[in-house]
Amino acid sequence: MLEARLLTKIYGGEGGMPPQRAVNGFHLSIHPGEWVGVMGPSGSGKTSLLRMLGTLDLPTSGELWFRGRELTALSPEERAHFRRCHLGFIFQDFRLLEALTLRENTWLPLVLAGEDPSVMQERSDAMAAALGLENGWHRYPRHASGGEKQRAAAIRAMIHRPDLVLADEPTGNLDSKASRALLSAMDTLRQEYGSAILMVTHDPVAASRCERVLFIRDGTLMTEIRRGEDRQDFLRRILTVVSAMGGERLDLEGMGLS
Ligand SMILES: Nc1ncnc2c1ncn2[C@@H]1O[C@H](COP(=O)(O)OP(=O)(O)OP(=O)(O)O)[C@@H](O)[C@H]1O
Repeated sequence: MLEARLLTKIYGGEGGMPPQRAVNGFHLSIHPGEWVGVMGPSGSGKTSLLRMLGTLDLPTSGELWFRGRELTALSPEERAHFRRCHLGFIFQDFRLLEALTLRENTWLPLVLAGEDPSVMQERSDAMAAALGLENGWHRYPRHASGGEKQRAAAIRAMIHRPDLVLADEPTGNLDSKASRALLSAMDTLRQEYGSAILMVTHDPVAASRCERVLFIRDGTLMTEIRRGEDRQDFLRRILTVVSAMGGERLDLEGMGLS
């Protein structure tokens, strides 16, 4: 469905600043309904990769294709239209509009698609109930907790049933119960509507929900591991790669693993 070919992002290089090669010749194919995790130490290029896959940033070189269409050849307006129709984003910093309540914020993709208001309300209320968001639902972002805002941002990313959800640390502001609820909601969307998910995460437990996890370092794919039948075994293998790559402090006790 989405294919990245030799995707490279180099920042800077002007005014005597040394160029920073954040992503280096990345190849990746994402299939419909697939759940892919991306892990790697801080500064390894995860967000840069996600932003290019989401057409928010153009690569310095390389190509991005979606169902036979070259996204890297589109105009900024065409890319924006593509994003609205096919993608959903969950950012670390929520990006909610302050003038709207959490509930109203989640309607935006459907407003842009010209959807009927009753569909918006029905869908968003059902998703809020699934994520335990009834309490904060009518608050404005400035009066909501980080976890409430994160859940609203996730509903907004998924409400239009996009082909691909790009999520940057979607569970970063949530406790373990809310994390599980959000990951389950993402899984439901994936299974019911065939949406694929690409999720950047530092959390090995969240990563173990994925079908495969890519490990990146210095902008390069180091290794990829796939989930088999046994999720605990997958989690153990993720932990082994994370500790072998270094750069992460693992709170094994907090994960209930020691
Ligand atoms: N807009 C930018 N301008 C210049 N350098 C940048 C920019 N964005 C990222 N970088 C640099 O590119 C490298 C990769 O950054 P990126 O944010 O993609 O990594 P990351 O793996 O997502 O990190 P983290 O886990 O800390 O969010 C880093 O060295 C970072 O400083």
